[in-house]
Amino acid sequence: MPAETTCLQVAILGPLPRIFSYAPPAHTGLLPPGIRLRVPFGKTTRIGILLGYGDCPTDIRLKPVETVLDTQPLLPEALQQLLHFGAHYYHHPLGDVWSTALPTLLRQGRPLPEVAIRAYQLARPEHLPPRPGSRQMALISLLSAAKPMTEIPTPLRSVLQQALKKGWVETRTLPNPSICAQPLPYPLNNEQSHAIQQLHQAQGFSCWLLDGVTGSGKTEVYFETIRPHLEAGRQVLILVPEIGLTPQLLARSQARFGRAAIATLHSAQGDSERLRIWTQAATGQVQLLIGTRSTLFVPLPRLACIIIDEEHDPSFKQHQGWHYSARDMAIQRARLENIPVILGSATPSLESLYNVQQGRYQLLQLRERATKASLPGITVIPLRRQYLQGGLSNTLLTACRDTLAADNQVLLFLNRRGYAPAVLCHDCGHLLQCPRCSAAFTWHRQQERLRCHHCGNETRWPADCPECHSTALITAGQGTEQLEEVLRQHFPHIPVWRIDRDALPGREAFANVLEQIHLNQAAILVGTQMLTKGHHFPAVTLVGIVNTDQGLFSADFRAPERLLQTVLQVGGRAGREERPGKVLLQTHLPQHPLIQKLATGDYQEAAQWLLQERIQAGLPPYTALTLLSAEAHQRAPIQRFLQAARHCAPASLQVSGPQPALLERRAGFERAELWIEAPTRQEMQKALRIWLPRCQQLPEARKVRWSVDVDPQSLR
Ligand SMILES: Nc1ncnc2c1ncn2[C@@H]1O[C@H](COP(=O)(O)OP(=O)(O)OP(=O)(O)O)[C@@H](O)[C@H]1O
Ligand SMILES: [Zn+2]
Repeated sequence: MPAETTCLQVAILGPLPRIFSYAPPAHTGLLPPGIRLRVPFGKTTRIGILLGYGDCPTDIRLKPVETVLDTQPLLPEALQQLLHFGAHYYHHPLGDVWSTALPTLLRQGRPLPEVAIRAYQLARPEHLPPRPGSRQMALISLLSAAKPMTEIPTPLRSVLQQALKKGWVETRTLPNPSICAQPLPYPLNNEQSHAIQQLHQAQGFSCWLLDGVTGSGKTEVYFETIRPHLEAGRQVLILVPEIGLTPQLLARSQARFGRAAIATLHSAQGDSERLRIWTQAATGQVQLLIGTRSTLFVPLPRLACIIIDEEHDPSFKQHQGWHYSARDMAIQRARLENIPVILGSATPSLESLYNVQQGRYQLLQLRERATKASLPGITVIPLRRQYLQGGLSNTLLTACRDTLAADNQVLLFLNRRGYAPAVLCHDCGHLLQCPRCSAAFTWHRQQERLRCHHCGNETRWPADCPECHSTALITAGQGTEQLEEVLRQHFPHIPVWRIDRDALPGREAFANVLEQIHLNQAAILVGTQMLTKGHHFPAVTLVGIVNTDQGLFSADFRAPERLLQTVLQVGGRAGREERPGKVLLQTHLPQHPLIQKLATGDYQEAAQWLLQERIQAGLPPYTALTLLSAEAHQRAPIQRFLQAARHCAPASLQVSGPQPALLERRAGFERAELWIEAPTRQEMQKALRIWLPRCQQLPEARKVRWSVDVDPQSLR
């Protein structure tokens, strides 16, 4: 097609629902898809991604592209395809998908940084200065050593700059460092060897579920599986659900594979650092990349394998903007790159277990702890009529005392930050609620603030009850802050470490506390889910689940699955080395079937039971689910939009609602949703593709903010 009749198709970075056309800039040849362009947009300019060429509408004069920002596509073909798939599957604007996938600075139009490894060496002797000064002499003697040097001490940097200009020092680009593995510190056991053997045979795309009990040495299986890839100069990507886990895995990886060529990527890093690591990965300098969710979109030209650790974790699903599942997208990436992907967990998601049953994933099991330690026994403490202090029964307190007396550590799990989750009036029962949300205020005593955990709104403790003006305001229930206080009173000579986002806001603070814990002296760890994941605490022998019942009454159908996973994961921190561990579950409902399943500690059996329940209720993974959510300041426009949307839904979808969201009001917005079910994901996709454009056309759609969540992971 002659160039005059073609136009450029551009996805503007950001949540714009359509693709835009521009005239090609003058004097450029054929531009490759995947490069960034700066384009005029309204009164300003925006950055967009070139998707390809299209036919130019002859009646419209298209604006020309302002600047071409790249010569090469930012992402390789397979990753571009992955983003297209992600936009298509989750019904989200492609420009926003690209925007999520790119590092901030690239999104803002910055050029790719120079990351080649430079080394300095002396030029031939005849180029050296005839009468070098003292600092020049120092540089000459430093560089006279045989090897080119990459690091020049700061005092000599200015001389170096001069020398480079004058030409008596030259630069050289060094080849990328490569990985050299340390030998294994211990022999692998049979289950580990078997798993590794199978994984080494994997060729092309295949999906593996490594289902190994807590402490079974899954990390060692990952390492042995990827070792040959790394030694051959190929790349591996490991995704973890939370940034708290990256330093730990980084340290273990470095101990095994050395410091060169390993990097982590997570949201706590600055933009420049992130871009540098991104570029190093894209140029092959980083061979082992460990990161959270969006690390999935980093280009890795020699990618050999993807690992998703703690695959059951809901944090792999993004809850804002583009609602993608990094786990599911990782599987898609592996398919596009034709490589194996390993999902690891001690408590695999019901979806993954179902996919094993369907023959889509291959199962590898590790049933025993690698250290030969036995799994901790689980004992239920019925709370009815028991005297409680700060939510702790005498039985649990006594167990704590015994554990500490034996110089071991105790871990108490309570998934509630703050001092108390509610404040109410003792006279009239009025509950202090966030005015912007349908939720109670949490009392944070240290900061002396009532805080809403949903919108961040905060206020002081009021002088009296806003309803009846009584001054008898009291707290109800316990949070970690209160638990910490009660424990300090009970055990004044023992360190109590509170581990939650309030006590340890930064990554560094968390790392410092972890260091203290690893001194392995008698101590109590009190924490939220920050404590549950993947940590190895050798001295913890007692785990107490303070409020098990919290997870039994949620309206979210996944709550039982999450409870089961959380309890077994937290419990799995107990007795991981020589000293045997135990888990105590406090509950008011010892007869509840889920509590009984929990008490057996058998995840597989409990998970199969939950899967049966899902079949009977017609819920995922046996059906496909999508949520269409809408919010607005008033209820009426939401109702009108959702009713109208429901009205135009294809018959193949089963639509229920509108119903209020789990949190009916958040940050001043009323919220409601439609539940959309279809027998399979394929049928869901087919129907959504017909239906969502219709919803977009509805006049009611313009009066609300609405979004689609395909395969929702949690109701909120
Ligand atoms: N073959 C082995 N022999 C002895 N010790 C081992 C062996 N394999 C792993 N270990 C040790 O067992 C402990 C637990 O291993 P690892 O952390 O890999 O388990 P995991 O399965 O990832 O646990 P979790 O799911 O609970 O995080 C570690 O201290 C590890 O060094
Ligand atoms: Zn609020």
